[in-house]
Amino acid sequence: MSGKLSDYLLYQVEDLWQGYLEHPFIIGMATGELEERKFSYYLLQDYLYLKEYIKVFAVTLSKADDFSEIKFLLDSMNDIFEETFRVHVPYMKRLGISEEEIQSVQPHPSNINYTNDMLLAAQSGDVLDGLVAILSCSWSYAYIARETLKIYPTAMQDERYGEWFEGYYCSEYQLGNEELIQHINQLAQGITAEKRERLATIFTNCSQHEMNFWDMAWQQG
Ligand SMILES: Cc1ncc(CN)c(N)n1
Repeated sequence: MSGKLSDYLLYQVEDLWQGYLEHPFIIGMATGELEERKFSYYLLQDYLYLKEYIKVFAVTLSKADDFSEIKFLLDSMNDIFEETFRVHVPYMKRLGISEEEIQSVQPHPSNINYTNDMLLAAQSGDVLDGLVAILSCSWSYAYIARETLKIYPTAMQDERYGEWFEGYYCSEYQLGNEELIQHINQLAQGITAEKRERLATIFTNCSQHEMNFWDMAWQQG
C-alpha cells in the first residue's frame, strides 16, 4: 500500500467529520448556548464510555507481543485515565452532579453499541485493528476542538464550555493524538489492500458511532 493509512482513513470520513462541526451540540458548546442539562447528560454518558474505552486498550494490549508496543498501550491507557480525571470529574463536580447520579447512570444504547463495536474489532483482530478502533475517538475530538476554535475563537473563554475545548485543544491531548496516528501509520506499512479496507471499515464505523453519540447527547439530554 502506498501513502499514509491515516490519509486514507480521513478521506473516507471527510463528509461525516464535517457534520461534527455543524452539529447543534458542538455549535451550542462553542457559542455557549447549549443547555446545561444536555451537557450534564453527555458528561455522564461519556464518563461511562471512557471506562469501556480503556478496556479496548486492554484487549489490544493482550494482542501485543513486544515491550515497546505494550509500553505505548500502557501510556495511552494512562492518558485516557487522565482525561477522565482532568476533564470529566472536575466538570461533573462543578455542574453539581451528585455521586449518586454518577453511580446510578445507565449507558444509552448508542453508547453501548459504540463500545461493543470497538471491543469486537479489538477482540477479533490484531493490534492494528484495535488501534484503528481506538483512533476515531481520539482523532475526532482533536479535530473538533481545533477546527471549532478556528470558527469560534472565543469558545475557549466560555464560562461553562471553554474548559471542554481547552481539554482537547491543549498540546498534551493534541500531541498524544499525533503520536497515535504516527504509531498506526508505522504499523500499517506494507499492509495489503484487503487489510486497508478492513481498517477503513472499522474507522468509518467508529466515526459514525461518534456522530450517533453527539445525536444521543443532543436528543436525550
Ligand atoms: C464518545 C467520545 N469520543 C471521544 C472522546 C475523546 N477521547 C471522548 N471522551 N468521548
